[in-house]
Amino acid sequence: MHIKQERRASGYLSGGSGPQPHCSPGFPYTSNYEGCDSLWQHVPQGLKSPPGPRGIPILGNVLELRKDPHLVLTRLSKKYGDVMEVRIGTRPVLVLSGLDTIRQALVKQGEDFMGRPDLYSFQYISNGQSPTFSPDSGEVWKALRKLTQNALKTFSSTPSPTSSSTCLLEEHVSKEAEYVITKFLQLMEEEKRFDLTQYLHYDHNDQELLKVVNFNNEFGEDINRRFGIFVEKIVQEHYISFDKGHIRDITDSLIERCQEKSGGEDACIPISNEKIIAIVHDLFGAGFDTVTTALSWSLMYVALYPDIQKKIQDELDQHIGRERRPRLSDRGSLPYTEAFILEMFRHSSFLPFTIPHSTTKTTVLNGYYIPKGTCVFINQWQVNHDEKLWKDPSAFNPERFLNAAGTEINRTESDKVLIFGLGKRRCIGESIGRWEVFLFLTILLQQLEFSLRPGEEVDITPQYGLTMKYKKCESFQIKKRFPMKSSL
Ligand code: HEM
Repeated sequence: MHIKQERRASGYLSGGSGPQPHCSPGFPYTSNYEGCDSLWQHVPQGLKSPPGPRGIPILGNVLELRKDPHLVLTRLSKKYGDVMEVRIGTRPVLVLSGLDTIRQALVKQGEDFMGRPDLYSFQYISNGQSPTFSPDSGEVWKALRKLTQNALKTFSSTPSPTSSSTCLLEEHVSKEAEYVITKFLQLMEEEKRFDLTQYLHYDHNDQELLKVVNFNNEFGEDINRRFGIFVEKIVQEHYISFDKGHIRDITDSLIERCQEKSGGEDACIPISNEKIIAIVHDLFGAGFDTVTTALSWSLMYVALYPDIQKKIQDELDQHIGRERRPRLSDRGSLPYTEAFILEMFRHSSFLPFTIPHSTTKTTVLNGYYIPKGTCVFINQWQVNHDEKLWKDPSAFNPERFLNAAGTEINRTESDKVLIFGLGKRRCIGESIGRWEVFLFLTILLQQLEFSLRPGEEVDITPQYGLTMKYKKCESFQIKKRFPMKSSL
């Protein structure tokens, strides 16, 4: 097997990502580019404008950022520093690197940096109603975020009424993982090899969803319209069949929260049907592709590194055995598996940037003057590959997260991995996302051994998309680890 890896463009910055952000009329400032535009802006005495590469008129730095923007911006940050400015078209964009600087901005000065820019492509998402992408970061947005967080909490803590699973989340993921195992085995029987990413999606019976998923690398008007129609239908169906005593999923738990007219802390916000649709749209969009991508990277890494796969399986055999399925409650006793998942997040950095932020007021960061309304990119990839933070960052090495005895996660190290963002806009599905990846992966690895067909070249170059994926790979093979009972 040969591994090939080149770096490719992804995300909001690359040329092909649908409509480009445009410069909103009356954008409040034009920036100081090593002196070239300094006449446009008054920077208070004692402060500086962020440095950055000189762009060409109209296009700014777009040409150099078309390919591998996360790598180009990482390289530029070595020259210009953690706070730098580039131009995408005529729009100045602040690019933040370095964990300390990013923590300073998103956590310590969190209120200043929690806005979302008014980007052209964002207006198509949920007709501009999306709490994630709309420029509003005021009281209504805060209330919606809280409401959504509570609904997610309900989903991951409500006991499952119909099965032995500890909660709805465990029930959903376990069912899904069992389906995937059966599908993988069937494909292996028929084809002797397969492309696993196609089968990692949720609810396989839903053809409409699958149609959407197949288009999901696009970020244009059409995909958002179609996705919107799909989500609207799901929400309507949930309203019709809603039963307060039988919460089935996140959509039900959102409806429940909104119907709580008295007492509850979210009770005073009037929530329209349209808003619920927008929230569900956000959750689907943000939660679906991310977890699937995390799983496909995990399975690629275990197939590429059989020794690492074996260590995870030894740990599973030792702590869980083969008589029962892994459960969420096992997570604390599987440190090597946990270290592997952290290393998968760090090494792949499949979300190289967070969703773009913007400043809610004029502020100062590391001595640089940042006007209100500045668009901000957070380079998560740079943090996860920073030589100042990591020994040999390009090596895939789960052990870097373990203590010397290999029995515990070193929290100082794990806290350095940046994949869910930080501060006021930090991913609200982080816990659910981590739990889902853990449970899905352990259920799969308990029963199956993954490998790649010998002699075939595997290209793990991240491909363009909102999340970075490797190229289609049809070389996956699996083997049952032991004869399985019909139900574990
Ligand atoms: C491995 C899985 C996941 C990863 C790596 C991930 C990562 C991220 C990142 C980087 C952001 C942007 C943070 C920022 O702008 O600073 C984000 C936002 C968000 N994520 Fe996730 N996410 C994951 C799973 C999920 C899941 C499962 C859900 C829902 C159930 C979810 C819901 C959201 C929402 C609603 C936002 C927008 C938050 C806001 O704007 O206030 N995510 N996520």
